Amino acid sequence: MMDPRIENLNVSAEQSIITPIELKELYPLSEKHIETVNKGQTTIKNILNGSDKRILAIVGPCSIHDIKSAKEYAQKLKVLADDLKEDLFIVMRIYFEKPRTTVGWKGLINDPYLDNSCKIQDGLKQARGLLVYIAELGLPAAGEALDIVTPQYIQDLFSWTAIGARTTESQSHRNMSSGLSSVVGFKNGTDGNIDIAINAMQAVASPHNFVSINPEGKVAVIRTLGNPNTHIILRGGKKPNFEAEHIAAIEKKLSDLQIVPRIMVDCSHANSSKKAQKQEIVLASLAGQIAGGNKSIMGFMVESNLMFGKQSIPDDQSELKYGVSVTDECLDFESTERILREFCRKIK
Ligand SMILES: O=C[C@H](O)[C@H](O)COP(=O)(O)O
Ligand SMILES: C=C(OP(=O)(O)O)C(=O)O
Repeated sequence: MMDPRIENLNVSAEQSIITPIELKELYPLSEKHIETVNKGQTTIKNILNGSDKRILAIVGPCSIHDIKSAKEYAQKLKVLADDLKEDLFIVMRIYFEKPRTTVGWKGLINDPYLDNSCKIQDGLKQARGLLVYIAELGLPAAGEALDIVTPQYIQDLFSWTAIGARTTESQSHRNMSSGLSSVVGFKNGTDGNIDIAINAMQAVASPHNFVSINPEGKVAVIRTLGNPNTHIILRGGKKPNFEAEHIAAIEKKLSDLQIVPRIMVDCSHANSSKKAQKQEIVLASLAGQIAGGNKSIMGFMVESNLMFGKQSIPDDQSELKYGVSVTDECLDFESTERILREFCRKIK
């Protein structure tokens, strides 16, 4: 007999979860938290428009997989951020959602226990709890908005947002970005395509109307005003794209479109062939370009953790090494501090 079902053939379960407003009630914001985000968002807008001459530094783990080590990292980074604040505005990279080339662990929100149990509600709670802790330290946070619903739960705690190389061309991500309050950086495509990021910046500056959820968790039409605070992030493609010749080519492309060139360089990913130590070479090149008079480079990103390297997620969680990335290779904290200090010395 023919199966009479015509929908949900590939759905195994559906589970209601906490609403955005309920999660926010569990982790309410104090004046201090609001001040951290407000200052973070405003300073980054000022760096983008050139009224704050410092360089924006997005620094932190490739992904957050362990709240304890993320807190320890944040404490260390806050000390460094205060020390280098004359030259750098340091924002901690807090990536809870990982885009995968095929399959793999999709980040703390999706699978907080790293065992494929995918307890997403717990992941949202852990994520918001960590963001509140970091805001309490007075350290601004930077994240990738990958899922287009989860921003309702946590986006109020981010001072800067990235759209990743795999989603820069996606209309849903552009719609969402047009309503975000923070500056949004668009990565070039994984193949090195720059145009998709420039198209994204132009699309996001306009108002959009789309279906999402509201704070009560109800399906809603969201109408945005458009977000004029965007920039490109060069992350390399088939080849790196951080050298002066690449920067000059992007500057020309943006200027021809009457867009003031403001460029962030991701020292990791295809700019360092995913070899963490190569980030130092990229950062040194950026420092040289800035010291040589470049005015368009407004920021950089470095992937860094407590310890160097990366590890696969073991079946037995007791074998997880503390402070080591479970996604891309990261620099250890001491090397990170050294290359950031060197960068500041060179650009003075
Ligand atoms: O930043 C992390 C990774 O580069 C990205 O999530 C893709 O990872 P994958 O190619 O290992 O899936
Ligand atoms: C996935 C990331 O980068 P990209 O989108 O450039 O691959 C990332 O920064 O974690």
